[in-house]
Amino acid sequence: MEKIIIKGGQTLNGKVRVEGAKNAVLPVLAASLLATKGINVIKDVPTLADVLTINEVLRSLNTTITYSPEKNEVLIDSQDKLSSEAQFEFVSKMRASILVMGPILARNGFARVALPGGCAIGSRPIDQHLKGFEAMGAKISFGHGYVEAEIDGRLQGAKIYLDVPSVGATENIMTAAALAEGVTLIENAAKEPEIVDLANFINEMGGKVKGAGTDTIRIEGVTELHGTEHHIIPDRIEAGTFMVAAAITRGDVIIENAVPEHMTALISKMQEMGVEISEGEDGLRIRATNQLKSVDIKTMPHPGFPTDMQSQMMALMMTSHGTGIITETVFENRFMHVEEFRRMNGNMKIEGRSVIMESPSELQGAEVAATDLRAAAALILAGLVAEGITRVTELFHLDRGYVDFDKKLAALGADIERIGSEESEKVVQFV
Ligand SMILES: CC(=O)N[C@H]1[C@@H](OP(=O)(O)OP(=O)(O)OC[C@H]2O[C@@H](n3ccc(=O)[nH]c3=O)[C@H](O)[C@@H]2O)O[C@H](CO)[C@@H](O)[C@@H]1O
Ligand SMILES: C=C(OP(=O)(O)O)C(=O)O
Repeated sequence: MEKIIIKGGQTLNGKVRVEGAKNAVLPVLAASLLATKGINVIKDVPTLADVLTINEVLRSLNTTITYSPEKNEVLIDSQDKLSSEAQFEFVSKMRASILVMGPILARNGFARVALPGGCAIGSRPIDQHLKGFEAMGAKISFGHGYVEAEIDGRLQGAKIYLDVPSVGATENIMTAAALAEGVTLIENAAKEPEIVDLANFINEMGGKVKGAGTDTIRIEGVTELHGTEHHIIPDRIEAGTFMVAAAITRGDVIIENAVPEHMTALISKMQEMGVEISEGEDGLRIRATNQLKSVDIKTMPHPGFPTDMQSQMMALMMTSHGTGIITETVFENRFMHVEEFRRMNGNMKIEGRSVIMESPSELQGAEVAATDLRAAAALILAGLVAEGITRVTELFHLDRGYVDFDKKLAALGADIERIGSEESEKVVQFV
């Protein structure tokens, strides 16, 4: 079984560069389907398992994809007639595959996509995506594990109020509306930086999107979109994960390519704990020398505290002092990592949607399994400071969202290695 093995106790120092954002590149690659003239060139694409998956989805829809991982670039030619079906094989691997539904529906007048179903962090329905398509005139039906949307002629602009500011629903409706007839207003829209990146991309293709980053987005439909060149924004969650890596080891790390304006909630929470954060010419510098203080955190849609940083901050809070409460309001089941932290002697208990932590915990290395993508990173972070050896398995979660996470940590001074299923553990040598 593949695993990452960490020997705790090293302080991290040096510089690390963050990649393009997973949560920006997936919607942008899906939206590239909207172009019927010319080719899209997407730059700063991270080499992630999820990127390979979305490329396969796009290929299955009759596009030509040229992926150059060494150049961090994907070329998409979507000028031929698209096929209308996104299969279960892809949607089950990666929920973001649902984001092809808006573009396919807008172009073909019909889209058939496998139902994503629940996953480890919650049930994750798509009712708000479908409500948007319906408001634009599409007829929705379900059968054999698939959802279908169909419209006679063009989608019609509409006013859509989202019951929750869903990132995916905002993105799917935005792309569908880009080729609709008339104006679409999305109210209570998600405001994440990745929404702004997608809106910029649609506009670069010739679209007319205004207000992205606020809670009302206005999309004036156009009849045709064309290929363009687009750079993906830096990954604020990868940046945040390295911020925690620096702080948890009481290190001194500069994070290059981070955008502080995308991380205000995280920066202020870490500062409240006592982490020193400063902006310099070469990046965001994170230092933690003093004792850290426990705080209360509540996850919220952007600009609130991101749910995708919840488990990493839980790892950090195991090393701070005092009582802290972490409340998860975005996903109903995103505490699967708590049991794994407990294996490492983490002192915490779940009460409803909150985890109450009495810190510091005397962390001990243990065998643990990643339960989702961010939990994978968080367990590795805890391993950096645990006494002894931590072995983390189920690494396919990690590979969905982090490029060379172990290598980047090793370059900062961590005692960490990844071993493949066929390799024998070099533990004796390693210890
Ligand atoms: C690829 C990508 O960008 N993934 C991110 C995206 O996921 P994703 O787009 O799936 O997350 P959403 O913002 O849609 O989900 C937020 C909440 O809304 C609920 N909901 C969502 C849609 C819907 O139709 N009905 C509904 O009730 C969900 O169950 C969840 O409780 O935003 C999440 C919230 O910041 C992040 O954790 C994910 O990393
Ligand atoms: C939950 C996440 O991603 P996804 O929506 O792709 O599952 C994440 O990035 O932490």
